[in-house]
Amino acid sequence: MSLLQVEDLAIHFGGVKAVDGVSFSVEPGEVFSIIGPNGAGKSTIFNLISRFYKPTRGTIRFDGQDITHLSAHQIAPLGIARTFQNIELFDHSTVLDNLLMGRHTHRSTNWVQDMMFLPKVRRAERGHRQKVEEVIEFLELEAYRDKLIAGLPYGVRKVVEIGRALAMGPKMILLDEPASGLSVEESQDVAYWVEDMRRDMGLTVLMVEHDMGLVNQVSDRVLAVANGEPLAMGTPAEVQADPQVKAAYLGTEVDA
Ligand SMILES: Nc1ncnc2c1ncn2[C@@H]1O[C@H](COP(=O)(O)OP(=O)(O)OP(=O)(O)O)[C@@H](O)[C@H]1O
Repeated sequence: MSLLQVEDLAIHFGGVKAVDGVSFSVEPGEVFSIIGPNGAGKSTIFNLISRFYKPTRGTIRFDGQDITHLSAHQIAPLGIARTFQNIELFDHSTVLDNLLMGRHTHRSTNWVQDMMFLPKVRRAERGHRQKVEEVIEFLELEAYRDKLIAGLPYGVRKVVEIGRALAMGPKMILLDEPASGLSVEESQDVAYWVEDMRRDMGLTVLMVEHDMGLVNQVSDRVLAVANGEPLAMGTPAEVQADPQVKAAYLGTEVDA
């Protein structure tokens, strides 16, 4: 069974059809990328899946459950985590604290138990720390653990943002342009991490990305969209060979 099933998804902002008639499924353990020119509707598809936007039409099913009408805070505990195109971290907190905040979806204690620091709270806290330390090791963030986000280079902040999503322990991670603004070397690191997320963590990855080198390297399948509508779906090579995709990218580099 597919982990994510999106059917006939649409959202219209006044007269703008930001997304219209988009359907696709993502299989467990798959790396699935959405590509398209600027303003094609890619981030809007992410905002619909992560429930920041309400669709005008269509359904979204995750892990066998209809999530179309759930709120954003209800879907994180189901196992969907995301990153944002414009990094959304707490600038005046440390890397460690930002990653621990990613664990909040797993809180099973209440504030009275927290105040009394009961054994259940201590156990939960230890579990959260352990998960966060695993993420720090996985993303090689040891040197930055106690540093404030505000003082970190852009590339490191992007990695911390991925870390915050991973700390949630999701089944599926949504990466919104993980390579934007990164150097070639840093983008290559992202490619390795995406491959490791799938292999070592068993994660399913849904990615929006302009960097076709990264898309080609890590994606099993690609969906190309333009003007909110689906153009083609298939392997990276199939999609790039599609005449409609070529036309939509006229003047834009598709071949990496
Ligand atoms: N909240 C909103 N209100 C009105 N229009 C919106 C809103 N969000 C997105 N749009 C419009 O929907 C269209 C798709 O935007 P979207 O940001 O999803 O494109 P994108 O493919 O992610 O582009 P980029 O690659 O530049 O990030 C654009 O025309 C945009 O102006």
